[in-house]
Amino acid sequence: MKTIRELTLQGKRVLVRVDFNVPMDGGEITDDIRMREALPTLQYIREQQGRLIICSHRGRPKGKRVEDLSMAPIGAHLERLLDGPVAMAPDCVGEEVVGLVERLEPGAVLMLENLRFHEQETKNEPEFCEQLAALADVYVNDAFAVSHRAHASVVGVAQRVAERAAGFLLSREIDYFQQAMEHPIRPLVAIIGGAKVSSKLGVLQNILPRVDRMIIGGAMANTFLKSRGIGVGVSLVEDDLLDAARDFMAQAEAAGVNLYLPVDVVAAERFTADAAVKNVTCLDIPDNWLALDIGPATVTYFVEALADAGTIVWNGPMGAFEMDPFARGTMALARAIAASPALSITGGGDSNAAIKKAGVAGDIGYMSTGGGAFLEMMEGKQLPGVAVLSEDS
Ligand SMILES: Nc1ncnc2c1ncn2[C@@H]1O[C@H](COP(=O)(O)OP(=O)(O)OP(=O)(O)O)[C@@H](O)[C@H]1O
Ligand SMILES: O=C(O)[C@H](O)COP(=O)(O)O
Repeated sequence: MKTIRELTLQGKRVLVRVDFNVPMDGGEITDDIRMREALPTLQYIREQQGRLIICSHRGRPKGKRVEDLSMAPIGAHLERLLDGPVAMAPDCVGEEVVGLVERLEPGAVLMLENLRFHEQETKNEPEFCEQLAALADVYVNDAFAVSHRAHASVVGVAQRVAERAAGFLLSREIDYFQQAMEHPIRPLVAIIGGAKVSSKLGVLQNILPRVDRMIIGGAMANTFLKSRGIGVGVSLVEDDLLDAARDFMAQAEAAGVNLYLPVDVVAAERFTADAAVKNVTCLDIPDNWLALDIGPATVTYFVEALADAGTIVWNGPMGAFEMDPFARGTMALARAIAASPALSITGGGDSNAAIKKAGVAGDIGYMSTGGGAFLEMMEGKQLPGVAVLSEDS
C-alpha cells in the first residue's frame, strides 16, 4: 500500500476521502477527533501544493438531500482547524463542481457536499464512480472509519484514478492494529464487552488464537455465565447462543487461553438510573433483577489480569456505563488500561466515549477512529477500502 509521501502532488487535483461523520448536537460538533486525526494528511497535501478536494459522508441520508446532514458546518469547523479557507461545493458531482475544481489553486481547499446525498454512493455505482474519479489526478483514502464499506468513494473511485495512496491516518490505524494483533508484545490481553455476543462472536473467534488472556464483560458476559448454569435473573441474555458460548469456552481452554468472566455484578431492580442496586456475586443475582455492571471483586480480578500485559486491546464497555450507577466497572478498566505501560489499543464509539468520560484519553496508546471498521478488522476481515489501495492499476 502506497502512502502519500511516495507521490508527487504539486499542482495535482488530489481527492481525499475522509470520514468527517462526526457526532453533532444542535449544530455543534461534540467530538471532532476524526477531523483532527485527518489534519496531518490535509496539511501535507497543501504544503506539497496539491489542489485539495475533500469528500466525506455524514449520517445516512439514504440518497436524498437532507439539509441537516450538509457538510457545511463541518467545512466551517475545518477552516478553524486548518487556519485557512475551505470553499464549499454545492454538491459532490456535476458541472458546477467540475468548474470549482478547475479553478482550484495549488494549496487551496474545496470540500464536496455529502456523498450520501446520492444513492449511487452506497451502491458503488459505476457512473457515479466515474464522475467522482474525473475530478482527480490522485486519490487518497484517509477514512479508516468507513473503509469497511465498499462504497463509490471508498472503492470504485480508487479503482478509477491513476494514482492512489493511503493517508497518514489510515496508515497509522493499520500499523497500530498490526502491531497489536500480529506482532504483539506479550502477554496480549483482549477485553471484549458490549451488549451482545452475537455482534462479537466473529471477533472472539478471530482473536482467540492470538491472545494470551481474554476478559469478557458487559451484557455479553451474561450469556457466558448462563451457559455455565448460573442464574442471571432478567439480565440481557442471548439464549440462542448458549451453546456457542459453551463451545467458545471449550475452545479457549483447548488453546490455553485464560478466559476471565465476572465473579460479581452490580445488579439492579430495573434498567433505569434510579433503580435500587446492590453488589452481588454472580451466584446471587435475584430472579427479577438484572446485571448492569461488573462488581468490585471483578474489577480487581480483571485489573490483575492486565498487570503484566505487554499489549491490551479493548472494545466494548463492561456495563451500561451511560448511566452513572453502572459506569464504575467501565471507568475502572479505562483507568487501569491508561495506567498500564502496555501498548493499549481501543476502538469503537462506546469504548472511546468511556475513555473520555474517565478523562484518560491522553494515556491510551492508540484510540482508533473506527467503530464498525475497527470491529471488522478485529473479525479478521479485509477492509475493501484498504484492499483496493494494494490492487494493481
Ligand atoms: N450489563 C449490561 N446490560 C445492559 N446493557 C449493557 C450492559 N453492558 C453493556 N451494555 C450496553 O452495551 C452497549 C454497547 O454495546 P454494543 O455491543 O452496542 O456496542 P459496542 O460494540 O460494545 O460499542 P463500540 O464498538 O461502539 O465500543 C452500551 O450501550 C451499554 O449500555
Ligand atoms: O461512523 C461510522 O462508523 C462511519 O462513519 C460509517 O458510517 P456508516 O455505519 O453509516 O457506514
